[in-house]
Amino acid sequence: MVKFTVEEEEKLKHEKTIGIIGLGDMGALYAKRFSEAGWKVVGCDREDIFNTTVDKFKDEKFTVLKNGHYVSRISDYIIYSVEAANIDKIVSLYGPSTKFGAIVGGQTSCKAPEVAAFENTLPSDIEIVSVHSLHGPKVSTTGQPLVLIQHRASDESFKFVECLVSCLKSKHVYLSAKEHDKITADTQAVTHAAFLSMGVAWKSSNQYPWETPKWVGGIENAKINISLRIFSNKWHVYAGLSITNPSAHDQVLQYSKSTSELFRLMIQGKKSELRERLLKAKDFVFHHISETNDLLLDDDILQKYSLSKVPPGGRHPNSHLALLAIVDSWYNLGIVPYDHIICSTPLFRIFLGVTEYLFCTPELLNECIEVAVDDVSFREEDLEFTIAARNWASIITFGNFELYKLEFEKTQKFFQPMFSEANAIGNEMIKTILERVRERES
Ligand SMILES: NC(=O)C1=CN([C@@H]2O[C@H](COP(=O)(O)OP(=O)(O)OC[C@H]3O[C@@H](n4cnc5c(N)ncnc54)[C@H](OP(=O)(O)O)[C@@H]3O)[C@@H](O)[C@H]2O)C=CC1
Ligand SMILES: O=C(O)C(=O)Cc1ccc(O)cc1
Repeated sequence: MVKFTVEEEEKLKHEKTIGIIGLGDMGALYAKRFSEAGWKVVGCDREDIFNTTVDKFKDEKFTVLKNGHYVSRISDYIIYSVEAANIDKIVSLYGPSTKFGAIVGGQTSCKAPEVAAFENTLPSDIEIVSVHSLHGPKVSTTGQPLVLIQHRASDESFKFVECLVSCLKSKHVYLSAKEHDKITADTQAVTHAAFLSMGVAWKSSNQYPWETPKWVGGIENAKINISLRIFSNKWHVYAGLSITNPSAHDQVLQYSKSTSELFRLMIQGKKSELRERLLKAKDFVFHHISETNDLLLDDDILQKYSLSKVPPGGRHPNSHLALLAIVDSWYNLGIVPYDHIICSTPLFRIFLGVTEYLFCTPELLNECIEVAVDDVSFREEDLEFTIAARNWASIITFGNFELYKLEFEKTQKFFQPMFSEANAIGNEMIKTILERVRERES
């Protein structure tokens, strides 16, 4: 699509108003970046905290209005950046106040309910262009995937939205709502299910992994830092994107099934069956990667990102059930995760990177299979992991937001004291990994 000229863009900045409904982490990020780039931006959060919100953003270049009606009636492009579970309710509330001929979109992580809310509520003169930044609010937007969905809009309107979001310097990915939800079920929902289950397993066996000499080395650092990163965030983001996405249900269920089946083979001592099953899955997922290939990640790169206060001892071989199960479930679902890299989040790339490292380093995979069957030192954690994975799958497929919140917050509380340190180290780790991805791509 031909872009606007500099003069045309300046004219748009002069004429158009951008509205953001929901000034939480992502809404505030967008409002700041758009207004800093010279766009006229208005936004709102919940009406009952209007004064606090005005105060919070008093030094910013955008204007805080009282509620979504005030935002909707004057904005040419409105982004709903609210909790996924409430999208329908909030769009029904403010949708009828949308300015005639405006464009509306949302930032929620699952597009089926968002688009349905727009279609059910907005008059037909309103166009729909949705967005989804595939990263958290604390990650630099530059180079990260930004999904753009031209759901019900002219090319000219889509070009305007694309021109607006170009100030984020993200990598634009063009998808339909359906394609988006299918891919993100894998790159987000299942990735989160794995790390959520690790956190619950550590809590259930009452241990902080950085205090235990069993979890030493780069792969273990990645597991710990990412699990804590997820638990340091808001539960509704993870609950919303998995519960509201039907494709995520099948995938999270398969992840739990793969976990249970592999664990059963381990405790039954069925080593050759386990090996055969894993090698079949490996051939399907990693067939294009030769052992001499430059792998995305390796243990040495991640070695230094440890939360441990004592100098690390030697690496302790691990059964890596969480990593074995993801490859097994990709195989069973017929998913090649590399096809999803266009829609990948930093966490997914790390998950894929450490899994690729495990499966494509033959001595490591072999050691892992040997340990899984012959060494019982990880049995307790593997049992807790299996139970946790099944529990998350039940909660998600039953669509139980309250239970999700309860489980999430119990574990969140357990890890709370370590969050600031884990986030600082996790940020450094993610920066290193993203630099490596960029190097590899170039
Ligand atoms: N965090 C992330 O990493 C990412 C999140 N997303 C998605 O973006 C959306 C927003 O997420 P995030 O910013 O993290 O979440 P936040 O909870 O930080 O932001 C949502 C905001 O919307 C406010 N809100 C609730 N009801 C209304 C209302 N009626 N009118 C105006 N504002 C309202 C909330 O207020 P209150 O809290 O008081 O209810 C809150 O401040 C979610 O759907 C999430 O899935 C997408 C990409 C990344
Ligand atoms: O990278 C991740 O998976 C995160 O945890 C951050 C995140 C959360 C929700 C999104 O819709 C996109 C990114």
